[in-house]
Amino acid sequence: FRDINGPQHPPGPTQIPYIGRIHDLPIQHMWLKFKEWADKHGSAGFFRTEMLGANFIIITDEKVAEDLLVKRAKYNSDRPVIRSLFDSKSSEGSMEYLPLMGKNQYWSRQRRLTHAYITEATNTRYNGVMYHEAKRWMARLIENPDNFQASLEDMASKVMCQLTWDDPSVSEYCTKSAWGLLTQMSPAGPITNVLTPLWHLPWHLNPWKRAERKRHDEQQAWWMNQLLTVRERLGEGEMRPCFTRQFLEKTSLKTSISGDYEASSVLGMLALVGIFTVAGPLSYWLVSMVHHPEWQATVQREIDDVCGGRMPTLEDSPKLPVLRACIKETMRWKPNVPTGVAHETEADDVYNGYFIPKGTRILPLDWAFLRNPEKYPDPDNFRPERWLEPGWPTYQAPLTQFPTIKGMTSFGWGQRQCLGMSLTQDELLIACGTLAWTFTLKRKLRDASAGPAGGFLPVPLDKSNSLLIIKPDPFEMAFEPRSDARRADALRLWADADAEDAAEREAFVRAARRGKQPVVEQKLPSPGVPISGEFLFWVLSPDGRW
Ligand code: HEM
Repeated sequence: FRDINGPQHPPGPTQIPYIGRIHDLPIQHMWLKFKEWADKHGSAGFFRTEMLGANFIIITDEKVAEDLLVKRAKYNSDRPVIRSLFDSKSSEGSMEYLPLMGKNQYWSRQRRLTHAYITEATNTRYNGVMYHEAKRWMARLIENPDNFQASLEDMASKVMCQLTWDDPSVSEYCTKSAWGLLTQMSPAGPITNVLTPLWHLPWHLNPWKRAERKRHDEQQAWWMNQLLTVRERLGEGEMRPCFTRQFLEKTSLKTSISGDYEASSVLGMLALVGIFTVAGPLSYWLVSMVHHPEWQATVQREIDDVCGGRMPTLEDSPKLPVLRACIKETMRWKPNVPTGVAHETEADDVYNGYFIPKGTRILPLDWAFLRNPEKYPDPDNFRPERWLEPGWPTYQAPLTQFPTIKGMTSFGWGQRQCLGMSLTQDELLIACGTLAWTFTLKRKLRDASAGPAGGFLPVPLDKSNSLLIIKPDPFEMAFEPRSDARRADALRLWADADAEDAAEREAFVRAARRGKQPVVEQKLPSPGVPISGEFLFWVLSPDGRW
């Protein structure tokens, strides 16, 4: 007891040998308990706890995060093992999940590739994919408003599936696949992520490992199939621009990506990672607007003034500070990765006189950063004016540029900072702007025949799941088109976009068949041909898979 609670350790709740504090850390809404401990023990901007032998530093002050995760990024940018995934850190060469990888060669080359692709897609305005999907979403909301949670996620998924494989038709499967991985990697997922020794039970007594084997293999096979499909279509000249085409045509020979297995994984992961991350703030946008009709009206007025009746676009962004402020305030008020994503230290360290051993997990607690009353006065309330009016600590001019969500603490720190900030910013601006252009978001009548006298269904503020990336629990609300004309406009815009897209795809294929598109030479060896030691490892992996 004396040793593990001694003064050389950072402050924190009293630790019980080996168990640490696992007994009173709830799996559900864990960030609230961390915040409670922070208020008690975190005056230094961080505190320490233990769980089944694993050491944790929970950071609650941005300055400490800057010191530990940015200034000392050189040895604080590894990731902890996620017990319920096979080789989550890729230390044995699995090369599968970039955001979870340790700080190794696979991480560094995949991060470089992902960064280059997202930047290029941002510069080419995503080839209009986001506008296309926003229009589809509006039409779906008009036709089936009650299915809004599914269609919202599907919109985010379709954007990523188009960007990655030019194929929006696989979006539902992709979302399912993303959900499987998200659940598997979250502390609130399988019990083996918390009671880690259970993971080591023999195979026939271990339902968790068997289930994960199945999930993993299906996902990998699907990613591989996506890559092979693109290659086949590319060979026939029928493939429009997308990340996978870009890889097969331009990158494959120049990069150190080892071959099909790694390529299919880095591209598949890229598609997955952009679904729930974007869908989270978008769901909370609905909650914010329903609860703050005065801000919704201000956003709508701003869009009407700037766009004069048409849908907002990214070019309008400098003139839409209220829209940007409401998006940013939504992400502050309801952060969708409230615990932050853990880094792991690679060396012993001493910080402010406290010893931090190698292998410590550092959790930048976003919930605490975003509820710091000095930086964010009245932190528990939705106050977009904090970004718009001089006098608030977070106000920044010029309003043509600020507020911007880029650089928010929610996107993490240092060498592991999120690669999707621009994409998120653009997608949220288009989706939230288009929503405000099309609908007024409202509470739903409890009983349509009784009218307002019958009351309204609640839109809860604090009900969510507790996965690493959270989303609100299912609720009901109403999407009221702003006028009949606007409703008709939105449906027509989608019908036109859909017809144009179909015609474009057909013309592309016809041109290819007539030989107008160059048949692109295949630059990667065909699947199954070992191209490196790592690839060989996977062909012959002990599980006899890929
Ligand atoms: C609101 C939306 C998003 C939030 C809040 C978010 C948050 C995060 C966080 C907290 C991390 C870990 C940072 C760290 O370890 O310090 C991360 C990493 C990452 N994010 Fe995002 N993200 C979002 C959207 C996206 C999107 C849309 C993409 C791509 C399409 C993306 C791609 C990535 C990747 C590839 C990493 C791994 C970086 C690495 O480990 O080196 N993110 N994100």
